[in-house]
Amino acid sequence: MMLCARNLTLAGRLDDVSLDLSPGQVTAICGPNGAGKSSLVSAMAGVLPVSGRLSLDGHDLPAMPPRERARLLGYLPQGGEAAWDVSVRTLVKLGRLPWQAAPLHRAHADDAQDRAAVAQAMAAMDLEHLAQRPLSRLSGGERARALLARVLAGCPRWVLADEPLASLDLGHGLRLLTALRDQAAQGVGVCLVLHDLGMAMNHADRVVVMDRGRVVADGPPGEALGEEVIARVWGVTGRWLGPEGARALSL
Ligand SMILES: Nc1ncnc2c1ncn2[C@@H]1O[C@H](COP(=O)(O)OP(=O)(O)OP(=O)(O)O)[C@@H](O)[C@H]1O
Repeated sequence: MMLCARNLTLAGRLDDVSLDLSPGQVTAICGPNGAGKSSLVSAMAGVLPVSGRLSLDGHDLPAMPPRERARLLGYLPQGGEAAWDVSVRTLVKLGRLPWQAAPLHRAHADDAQDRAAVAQAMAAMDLEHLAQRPLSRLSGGERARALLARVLAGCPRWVLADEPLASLDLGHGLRLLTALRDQAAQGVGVCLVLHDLGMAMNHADRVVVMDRGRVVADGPPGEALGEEVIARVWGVTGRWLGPEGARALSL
């Protein structure tokens, strides 16, 4: 299920961005502050109206019924907030809404598939011990994990996440990337905004570098995050040290 963006444009934010994203891969979107990363991901999620075309497997995304789109695309916005102070388990269950039958058929709503998806998402994000905890009594990183678990519980074909690592500690950050890599291995398309260039270098299959609303580099991490790209786009002189898969940027 290819996710294709054509000529996405929004004044001051996106400048004619075209991108074909393949499922079964982790694509990282990197770039300095204000480069247009969030704008691009929220446009692809159908949340930010822009000009241009967006399609999923050749089907026009904006024309798709909202429930169908919600089943296919899971989106985690930057610094996401939950609207209500519910428990972690209730929040994660909300991720199943696009799959639940109309109210008349509620008897089928909480079926085995829903329960399995919720349990799997909670385990992937290490949330079982917090299942009954209200969101208002979680740390920032715990809340971020719960919000991502809600997205995963929906079993979308595409996961679009804007800075999912922002408030996670090292262990939970790696766990999240591992969970998303597992999803990609099962054929899910994963597209993440990442500020940590080391994480993008070591864990993404493809990196798209944005600057001033445009795509300025795109390819395997070793190429798209080459030292001269980092110097040009971030204005920082750095050297990649260490073996492939465990590289660190020395500044
Ligand atoms: N709601 C908005 N209205 C108008 N302009 C906006 C809005 N949000 C962001 N912008 C502008 O659009 C450009 C791209 O912003 P965007 O949030 O997409 O960048 P980003 O790469 O995600 O940045 P960051 O790393 O800081 O999160 C920036 O110049 C920003 O000032």
